[in-house]
Amino acid sequence: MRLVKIGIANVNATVGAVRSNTDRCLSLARAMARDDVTLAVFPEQVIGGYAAEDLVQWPAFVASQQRELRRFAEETAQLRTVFVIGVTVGVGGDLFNAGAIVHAGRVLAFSPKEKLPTYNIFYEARTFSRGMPFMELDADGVLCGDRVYAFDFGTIAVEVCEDIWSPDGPMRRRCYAGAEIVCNISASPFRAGVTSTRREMLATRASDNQCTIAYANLVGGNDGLVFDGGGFINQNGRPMLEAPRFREGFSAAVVDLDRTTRCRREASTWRSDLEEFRRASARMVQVLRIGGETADRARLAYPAPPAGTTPFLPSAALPAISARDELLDDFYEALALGVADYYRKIGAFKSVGLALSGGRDSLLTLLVAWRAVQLIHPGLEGAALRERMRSSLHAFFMPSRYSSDATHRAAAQIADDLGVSFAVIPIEDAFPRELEAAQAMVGEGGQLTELTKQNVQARIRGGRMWNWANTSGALFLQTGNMSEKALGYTTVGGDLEGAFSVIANLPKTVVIALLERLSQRFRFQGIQQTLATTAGPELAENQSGEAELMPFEVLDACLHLYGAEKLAADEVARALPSLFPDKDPAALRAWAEKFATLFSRSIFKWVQSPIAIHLGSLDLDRERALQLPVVQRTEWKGG
Ligand SMILES: Nc1ncnc2c1ncn2[C@@H]1O[C@H](COP(=O)(O)OP(=O)(O)OC[C@H]2O[C@@H]([n+]3cccc(C(=O)O)c3)[C@H](O)[C@@H]2O)[C@@H](O)[C@H]1O
Ligand SMILES: Nc1ncnc2c1ncn2[C@@H]1O[C@H](COP(=O)(O)OP(=O)(O)OP(=O)(O)O)[C@@H](O)[C@H]1O
Ligand SMILES: NC(=O)CC[C@H](N)C(=O)O
Repeated sequence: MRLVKIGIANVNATVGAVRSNTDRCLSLARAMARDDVTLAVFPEQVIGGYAAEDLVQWPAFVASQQRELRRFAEETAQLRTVFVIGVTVGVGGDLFNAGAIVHAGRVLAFSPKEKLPTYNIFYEARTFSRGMPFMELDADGVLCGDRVYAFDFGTIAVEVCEDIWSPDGPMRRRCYAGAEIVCNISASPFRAGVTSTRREMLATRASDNQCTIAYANLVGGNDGLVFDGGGFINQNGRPMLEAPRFREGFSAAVVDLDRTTRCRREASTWRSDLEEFRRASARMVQVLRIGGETADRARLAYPAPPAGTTPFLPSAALPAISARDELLDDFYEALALGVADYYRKIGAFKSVGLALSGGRDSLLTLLVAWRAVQLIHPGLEGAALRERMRSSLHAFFMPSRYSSDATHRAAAQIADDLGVSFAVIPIEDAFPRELEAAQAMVGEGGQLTELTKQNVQARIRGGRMWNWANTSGALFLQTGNMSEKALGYTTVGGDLEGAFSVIANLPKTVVIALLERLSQRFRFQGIQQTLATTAGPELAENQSGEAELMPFEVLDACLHLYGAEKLAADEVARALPSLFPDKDPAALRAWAEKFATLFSRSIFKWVQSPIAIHLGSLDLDRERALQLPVVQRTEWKGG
């Protein structure tokens, strides 16, 4: 039996906050050492923050990370735990995204990332160089390259995030060279379904390579990315630990490393693959032997099966929550953390505010902000929290002649349910004035269009919100959803305004499902009242979003098929009847055409929308996610 305690650290790092990021790591390092952790794994780029993007092109930023790494080593010199921690390393003309191995006050080596994600929201190949198999560089006297490291407790390999997302990453050759524990340091943003993908992928890698994998993820928001933290320890396919997500801290589990060795000996397929590798490969990764004593392992206890399970049977308990509710709760937590960290990390705001219409989008944005304020003030409860809420979160209802009593009542009710400040600021005085001014500009020969008359109202609201935020030092939240953004069903200079978009990557059907889930969780009357209203802009008489666009379920199906699956308009029209067998195929065809036309015409709006929280593999963020030209023709579309 060879017991080893592995710690997974989740750190909420901020890009550029090298000193405070390192301080956070140090406090967790000390806590893990006190807990007898043998090997502690921190996230990717935790010292400099992720994603630093072009900031790594500032030599001083890279140098400061190395300085902080040395400080980390010095301040942990008396601890016997081995630490693996993410940092940028510059060697000549190369910059590497690396894992540093630190023990007993020394930086022992850097292990550079080999697979640089450059897709979807990742742009690493733009700034970083790839680590190469068998590479050995000298980073100011420290090895930077491809090795495995033998300590007194066992042999480890270090890789960085995307390295594990390929079956052809560095893990295989390193395990063949003797690595028993593969430490994967990650900065993996939250998106729908990612937890089970990570869990299954890790189990596959750990069994394919007959190794123990320790995976630690970054936590917290930076710009629109929200890292959900958590992590896994998986021993040769057997789950040993799943760390809680959306919180900073550490989790640890004991593994018997002799079991990893024994499993290898038993796995004749793994051994015959190894034989083949030895025959075919000219080189094996070198083992670097590290002297010195690591943490005392005498007190470690043999790992028991998880509570409620036996070595032979899983738990008898039913899942506490359905997969759908779990995902909706994750969306809510990710959105709230995204808003809270944007607020905290920018550090310039005194409060948060939004234009609340009594409709679904601004209601959900308000509910997210309400949770974010709780995260920003974690110590407060009861009356103290309510008091803080009222001074921290401001909702403005700005009715025009088209606003209904139902939306007014719903807005007032939810503000009261949540205890946030609520002000009614009618726009009826400004509306005729602005119409008159616009008419004067158009001149006597022209007539303002009906759409312009609508948009005037939205623009009065947008301008007022900025004026309020400007004086109050407030974070002005934009409330638009993804489906309406996709089709440009939003007013430039109006409801598209805001400093930070909360739900801009959440389709409307998900907005509604999440509100239903939050209603079930919190039982606020205001949610039910809003859900009972017709979804629509109230910029003209009896407006309905679905009537003006198409049914939301069809809109979101088009968004998926066209935006995510990249089908052409005619292909979307061919696919839709499978999803909606009860709807008229001619109507579906017309909606598919309408969707495709409005989608490509709306990209000019996306580019001027605020930074938005990313939640899925399809995000309408032209800068970071779906990079589409604003100027484009659709002659390729098919018919
Ligand atoms: N490619 C392009 N590059 C640069 N500018 C471009 C452009 N295409 C149009 N434009 C210009 O953009 C302007 C039109 O855009 P914009 O002023 O926003 O107005 P527009 O898109 O015409 O109308 C906004 C729509 O959003 C709806 N809305 C508004 C507010 C809230 C909600 C809701 O969901 O509750 C819905 C509203 O009912 C209306 O249907 C025009 O000046 C046009 O010339
Ligand atoms: N009467 C109003 N008072 C304050 N803000 C408003 C008002 N009407 C619209 N807005 C702002 O404009 C945004 C756009 O309106 P929109 O109709 O798209 O969203 P919603 O009303 O929140 O949701 P839904 O579309 O489900 O009714 C709102 O989210 C809100 O921020
Ligand atoms: N930082 C990274 O390498 C992230 C990429 C990876 N596929 C993930 O999301 O987990």
